[in-house]
Amino acid sequence: MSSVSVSADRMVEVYLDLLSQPCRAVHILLNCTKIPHRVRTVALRRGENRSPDFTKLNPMQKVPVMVDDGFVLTESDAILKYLATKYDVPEHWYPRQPERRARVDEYTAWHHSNTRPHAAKVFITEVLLPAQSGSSVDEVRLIHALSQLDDTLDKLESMFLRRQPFLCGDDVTVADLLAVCELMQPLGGGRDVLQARPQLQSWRSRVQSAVGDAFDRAHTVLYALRDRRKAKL
Ligand SMILES: N[C@@H](CCC(=O)N[C@@H](CS)C(=O)NCC(=O)O)C(=O)O
Repeated sequence: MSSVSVSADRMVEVYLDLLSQPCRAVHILLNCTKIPHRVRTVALRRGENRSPDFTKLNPMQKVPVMVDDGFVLTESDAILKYLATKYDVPEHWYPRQPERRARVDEYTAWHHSNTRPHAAKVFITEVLLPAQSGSSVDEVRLIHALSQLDDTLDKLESMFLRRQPFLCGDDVTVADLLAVCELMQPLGGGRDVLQARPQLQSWRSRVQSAVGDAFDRAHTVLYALRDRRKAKL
């Protein structure tokens, strides 16, 4: 595990691999809200998440993990909401008003069995499994994954973005971060899953503008993967 320091005495520590979608969501929130933090990189491709030290921190052996003054927290959803509640960040990230907050919770509950697995499956099928096994892409599995993702994209458009610019209302929230990072993941294999989706593309641009350069900073590793793969073709 390596560390990247950001000056401050007491700061939040986050254990991340930026090739991981939920890690990027946490990274973006920390950077665009300027919460003092230190990133400790856990390279999943080198199995650092299975090291004894990391396993002590998170027996699930998954990233992200956050440590704040001895308080250890796993699960990106919980981490994002904790950070937005504990630190002095603009209220729109995780509104206090009960109905507005419930809208964020509504999306994030849905996210973990829809956007997350369906976008991840496209990346796993097209990039991860072929890289690990050395075999070519399983086209049948890919077509199935793309069709499941299509259904999720339809619902994002027709339900969450039906009458509003962001998933949970008029301003960006932690829900948009979780969603956008998942939907960016297949780009690692050169696939923009929003290519034929102008409504979702506009939403992605709004999220990108709302978070500024924190977006590209979090996605640098993914862009590099895409470019390396393109260069090999
Ligand atoms: N529900 C968790 C998912 C965490 C997760 O699956 N992390 C993956 C990377 S995206 C991981 O650490 N995988 C390592 C492994 O399973 O060996 C969250 O949102 O934080």
